[in-house]
Amino acid sequence: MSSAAGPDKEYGNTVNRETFRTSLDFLNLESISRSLICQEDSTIYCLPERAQYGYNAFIYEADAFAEDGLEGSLVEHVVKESEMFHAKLGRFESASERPFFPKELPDMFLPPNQCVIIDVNHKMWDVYFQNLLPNLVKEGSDGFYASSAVRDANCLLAISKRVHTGRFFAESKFTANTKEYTAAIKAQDKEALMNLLSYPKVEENVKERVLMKAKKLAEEVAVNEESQAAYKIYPSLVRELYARWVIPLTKEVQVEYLLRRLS
Ligand SMILES: O=C(O)C(=O)C[C@]1(C(=O)O)C=C[C@@H](O)C=C1
Repeated sequence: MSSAAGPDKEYGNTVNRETFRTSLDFLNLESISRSLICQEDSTIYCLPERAQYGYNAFIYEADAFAEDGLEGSLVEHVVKESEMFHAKLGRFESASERPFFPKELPDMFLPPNQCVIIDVNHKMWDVYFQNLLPNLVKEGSDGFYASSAVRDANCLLAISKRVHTGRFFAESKFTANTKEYTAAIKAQDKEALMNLLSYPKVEENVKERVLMKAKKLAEEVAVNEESQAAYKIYPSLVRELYARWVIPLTKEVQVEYLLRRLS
């Protein structure tokens, strides 16, 4: 199952001169964690919304609308257009809000060029379309193209925001333990940074919490036998999504940010 060309790649891991600071940087780990728990709900709820519809391969075909002068797939179009609108509202001024298609946005809507921006959206795009979606939806088409494409865009946005919040965790951890982090950053020691910023017990709690939330949601939506079958795998899928992709990518954002923290 392919997802057409995918997001712009050149934007990832931009290194710039100064550190981009926002009020969130000065929040402590506890308040950033609370924000993460709120975001969990959007991540968990957007998935069954997409699962209502079939795979609908048509919405991922790169040249499906070429005759109408539209480049890329329907899904890409939905993401690009919504990013254009969100950019006008200033969404991408936050370091945890990364566009998938920055090249489509006028420069004036991108953050000033003096910040450390970490961006793993191109990886997230592949994870979503290659690993998650095929396990989430039924094969085949049901004709709900626009609905499916909009739900895809919602899922991408929710997961991307969660992962890029890692940048704020990293800043907070650095501030709380500047000496040790500075030594690892100066040595550009990725492994040491990864060890410093990882809390295995917290990760276990996150995985158990999302599993519980997803189980509860699955019970609530599975009203008949057919939907019970459809939602059976959903809780473990959510747990796996967090264990294999969401938490590791959140940590990758932290390491990449810290490596550039003193530049
Ligand atoms: O809670 C933190 O400290 C985070 O950085 C978030 C997070 C996560 O992605 O859930 C990532 C790394 C830690 O090992 C624990 C949890």
